[in-house]
Amino acid sequence: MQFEQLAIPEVVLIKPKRLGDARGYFMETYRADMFEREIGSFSFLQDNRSFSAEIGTVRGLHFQLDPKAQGKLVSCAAGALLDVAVDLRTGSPTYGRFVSAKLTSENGFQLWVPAGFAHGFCTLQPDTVISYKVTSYYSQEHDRGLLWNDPALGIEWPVAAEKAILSDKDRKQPTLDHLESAFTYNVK
Ligand SMILES: Cc1cn([C@H]2C[C@H](O)[C@@H](COP(=O)(O)OP(=O)(O)O[C@H]3O[C@H](C)C(=O)[C@H](O)[C@H]3O)O2)c(=O)[nH]c1=O
Repeated sequence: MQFEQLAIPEVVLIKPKRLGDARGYFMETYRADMFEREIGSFSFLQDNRSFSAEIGTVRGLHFQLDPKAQGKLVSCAAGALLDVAVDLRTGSPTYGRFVSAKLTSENGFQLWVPAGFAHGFCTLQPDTVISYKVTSYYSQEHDRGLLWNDPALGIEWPVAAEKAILSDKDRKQPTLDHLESAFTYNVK
């Protein structure tokens, strides 16, 4: 299992080892010892799965406020998606910047998105299933969002705004300049 820090080093791309044989393949997709060594000690309280039927479905950008902020370990169980994380930690040298990774059921790659980041994705194939573990329970009261295609973020989504499939909620999320300060950056 390889752990690769992205341009925002707290966001980590995890590449499980694929062991192939005549039947197909086997992957260890999570090892607490390796995760703790490479990223830190977290307990995952909830597993989520969502199915998106169409290419160009965008879910996000979402986050939960403290004390229900969530770290997310994201993978693609079917199809393919572009996964995106945006740094929302006030005082961070990368505040407002994003990193992204292509997660597919074929590559088995995972993205670790820490608390303090907004998370979202766009499907790249029909019938895409995203599967993710989170470190805090869902709390509608603490659920917040950021407008997926806020020009200030500069995210080059693989779908045009007029073709994207979004929830009504996500069409109306605030832009970064209208976002209340949600998280603070703790210098290590
Ligand atoms: C997230 C969540 C939602 N729900 C309920 C609330 C709604 O009745 C329904 C759909 O929720 P929502 O439209 O917020 O689902 P997504 O648009 O897929 O939201 C997710 O998308 C992005 C990618 C994320 O990172 C978050 O985990 C999450 O916000 O499921 C629950 O019951 N539990 C939950 O943990």
